[in-house]
Amino acid sequence: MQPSAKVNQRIARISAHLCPFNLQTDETSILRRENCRTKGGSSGFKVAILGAAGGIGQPLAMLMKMNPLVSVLHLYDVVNSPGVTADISHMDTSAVVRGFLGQQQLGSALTGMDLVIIPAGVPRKPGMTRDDLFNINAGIVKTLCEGIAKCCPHAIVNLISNPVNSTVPIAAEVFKKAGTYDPKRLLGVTMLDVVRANTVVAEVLGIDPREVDVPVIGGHAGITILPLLSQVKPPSSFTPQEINYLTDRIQNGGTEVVEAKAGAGSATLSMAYSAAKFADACLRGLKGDAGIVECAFVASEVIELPFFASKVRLGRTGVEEIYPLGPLNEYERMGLEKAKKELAASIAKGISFIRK
Ligand SMILES: NC(=O)c1ccc[n+]([C@@H]2O[C@H](COP(=O)([O-])OP(=O)(O)OC[C@H]3O[C@@H](n4cnc5c(N)ncnc54)[C@H](O)[C@@H]3O)[C@@H](O)[C@H]2O)c1
Ligand SMILES: O=C(O)C[C@H](O)C(=O)O
Repeated sequence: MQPSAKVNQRIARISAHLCPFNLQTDETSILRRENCRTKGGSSGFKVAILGAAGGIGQPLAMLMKMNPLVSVLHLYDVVNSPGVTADISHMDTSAVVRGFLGQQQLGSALTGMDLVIIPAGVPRKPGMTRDDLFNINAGIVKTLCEGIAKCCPHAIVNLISNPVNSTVPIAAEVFKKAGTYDPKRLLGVTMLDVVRANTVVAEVLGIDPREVDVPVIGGHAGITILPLLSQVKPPSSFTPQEINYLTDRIQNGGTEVVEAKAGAGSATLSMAYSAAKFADACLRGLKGDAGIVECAFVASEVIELPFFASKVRLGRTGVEEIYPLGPLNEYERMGLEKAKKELAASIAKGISFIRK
């Protein structure tokens, strides 16, 4: 007996759904699911992850697929994105997942996105600084940002690729060159420093890390990472030994993981967690939620450097307010002076990579 036309249609739809990487076949299924969601009233945001098949990219893709604010999730990489996409697409959460492989698909990956998260690039090995990654990652970030300027110039960009102190200025220069630069929409992700700081401070205080909030300012490399322990919430005091111990753990948390992984990369899982937390804050800001405040490395006038990490308020247009640093103690003022020199050099290196 021949199956009816209706059964054939259902089989075609199911086959399309089983093939999430094939854009042609999958288009109907995706449109149908997007329409469904529109009818249900929750449209959600479109998010792309560039470098989605990497150590950070994969768990980050999983966490973003679990975020109810995400309606469409684009996973782009130069390798292995079909497998990651097929895998993630089986999760029974509402975001529609599409995969994109190789530079010829970068434009399709980016078109229409509200938020682009970039963990693409090489990670450190023991003995390397983040700046040692500049030669490879600067070019990767440049290419990806050129794509963003062309295909989704109004998207919020969360930049994770190291060295963040230089890659954010690179991105800004690419956007300026393209005439699309909006400093409110470009954010270097320093959330992992805050996450680490909350964890180690909670350990010392003997309380739940979820109750702790440590502002971390400056940048994202060694001495440029400046935890403001005098502004910890809940208000707490630390001995000089505790301050030295905590500052060292927070500034060298990345190196601690690189050494423990012994050549197999740097922080991926705690970074994916931090990136997902930060992206969620950006999406809640875009949605119009009030009082969303996080630390990020942004174009700033809080000190004399053109970029600086500090507390920012996130809203419908991205960074809507940058908070002043607040009162610093003598230890923190000295730390800031030391950090400024390195930060200035890293920022200048990023800018001249594009202006050269
Ligand atoms: N901001 C932070 O706090 C923080 C924390 C941890 C790691 N990082 C940085 O994040 C980056 C990624 O780390 P990882 O552990 O995921 O590395 P990884 O090597 O595991 O993954 C990187 C991914 O990027 C992809 N990639 C390379 N070139 C690309 C291109 N041109 N376009 C798209 N994708 C490309 C690779 O194929 C790979 O899948 C590194 O630079 C690392 O230093 C930053
Ligand atoms: O340390 C690294 O190289 C990766 C990342 O910047 C981190 O802080 O873990």
